[in-house]
Amino acid sequence: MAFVSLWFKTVNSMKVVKFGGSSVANAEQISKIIDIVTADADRRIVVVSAPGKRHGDDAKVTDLLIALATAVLNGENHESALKAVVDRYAQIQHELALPKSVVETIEADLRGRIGSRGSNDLQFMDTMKASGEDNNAKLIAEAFTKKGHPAKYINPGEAGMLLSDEFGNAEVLPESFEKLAALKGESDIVIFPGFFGSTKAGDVATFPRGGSDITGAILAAAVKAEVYENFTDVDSVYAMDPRIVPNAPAIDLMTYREMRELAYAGFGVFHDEAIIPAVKHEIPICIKNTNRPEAPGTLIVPERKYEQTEVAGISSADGFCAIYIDKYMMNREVGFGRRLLQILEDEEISYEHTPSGIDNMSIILRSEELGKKEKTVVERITNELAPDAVSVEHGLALLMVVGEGMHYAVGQAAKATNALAEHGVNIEMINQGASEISMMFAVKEIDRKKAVLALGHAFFG
Ligand SMILES: Nc1ncnc2c1ncn2[C@@H]1O[C@H](COP(=O)(O)OP(=O)(O)O)[C@@H](O)[C@H]1O
Ligand SMILES: N[C@@H](CC(=O)OP(=O)(O)O)C(=O)O
Repeated sequence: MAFVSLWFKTVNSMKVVKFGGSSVANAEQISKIIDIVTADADRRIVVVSAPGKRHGDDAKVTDLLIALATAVLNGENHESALKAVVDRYAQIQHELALPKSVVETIEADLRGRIGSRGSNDLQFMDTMKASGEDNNAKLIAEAFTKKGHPAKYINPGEAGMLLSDEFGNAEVLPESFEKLAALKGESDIVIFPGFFGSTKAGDVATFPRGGSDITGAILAAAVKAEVYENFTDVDSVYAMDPRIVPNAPAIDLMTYREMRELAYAGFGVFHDEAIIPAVKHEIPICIKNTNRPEAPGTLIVPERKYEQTEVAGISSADGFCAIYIDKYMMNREVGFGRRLLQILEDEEISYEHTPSGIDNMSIILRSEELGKKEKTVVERITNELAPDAVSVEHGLALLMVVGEGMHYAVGQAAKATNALAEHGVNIEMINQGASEISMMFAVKEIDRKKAVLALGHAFFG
């Protein structure tokens, strides 16, 4: 524990706390977050998501807003889609006994956003999506104040959360951090909506989906918080997705890079891009459960002690494809790889991995990245690189075995491949070595869960 407390050396005693959609999905959950925040005087800055799912087959408000915006963009009658959003807030308002005007204001806000739609559809979509967090933050600030805990809603754009104008996929601009540091001076509890900010031109822009985690990390870095507490609906980060492996071991302590690799390839519990602001300012991150705040959670820190060959977690994600290119004597053709990747750059396609051999090279990418450009890419590879064969395989899943101890990996790959073979999983591709701390396997999507269970059994027993 001495090592853990090292990372809690107090810069200033301020904690940034983020509550995900499941933690603010209804009045009961919002009451819990008020108790959690007010139980610790250091919890001064509170980032909230839009109301999430109340049960398994419920809809997230963000998805209801996307449906609403889509109806508007398609010129369809959007009244029932608008009602579905307003009703979610109305139920919360009613159960928290807040004034009815709260809901009227939200409905007026939504109609105002629809009415002021401009010519850029992506920007309109972001304005609508952002309203989920924005209206919830206003409602939650009222709920805190009503319970006797003065709280102040802060508008991200006005506070200096400046983002790039990549709508739906924005990134924070560096000057934001200095501006947002002023939040330290607020005397009331700050309620800050997650997921969006403002472009330099003053337009609303959102981070990628799940981006409220990113907002929290940026604020924690800006105010140099003692810790960034991220409250969700599980006690900790588990070594494998608990929906696949219900008895997966909990991870008490992990490093930033372990979390980033695992989050990037399937650990939906924390956004991979939320690690970066924390890394730069060495802010420890603690993942905790709103429904069991007394549980210690998972602490994510710059470094940790680890055993050789120790694996922290195994993540997996569907939705990948591979482009295979064969060309005899490829190894002697100077510039082949550059020309291949240039084709992807020209077509604005980002890729994940490029395992290669003497006479072949493959590119692994998300199927949605390739999308409708597949035909063009294959034609260009055929015409410009004159390969012996080029083919695309869809329906792949990636598995990542991640751990700081992986660079003592002698035997680790064999352990993994044996486990997969024993469970009848065919490995489509292996990539080991590019990252010191991970091993990647591509398998068919239908084998993904079986593969996670097989690897989990091999590495965790
Ligand atoms: N390795 C993992 N450890 C814990 N939870 C995980 C993991 N992988 C996926 N999850 C899922 O992430 C969920 C929490 O993330 P999310 O739904 O985004 O929550 P929030 O509503 O708090 O934003 C959990 O309920 C769990 O099903
Ligand atoms: N509400 C947004 C942003 C977000 O971070 O949500 P959550 O905390 O529920 O993952 C989304 O659904 O993408």
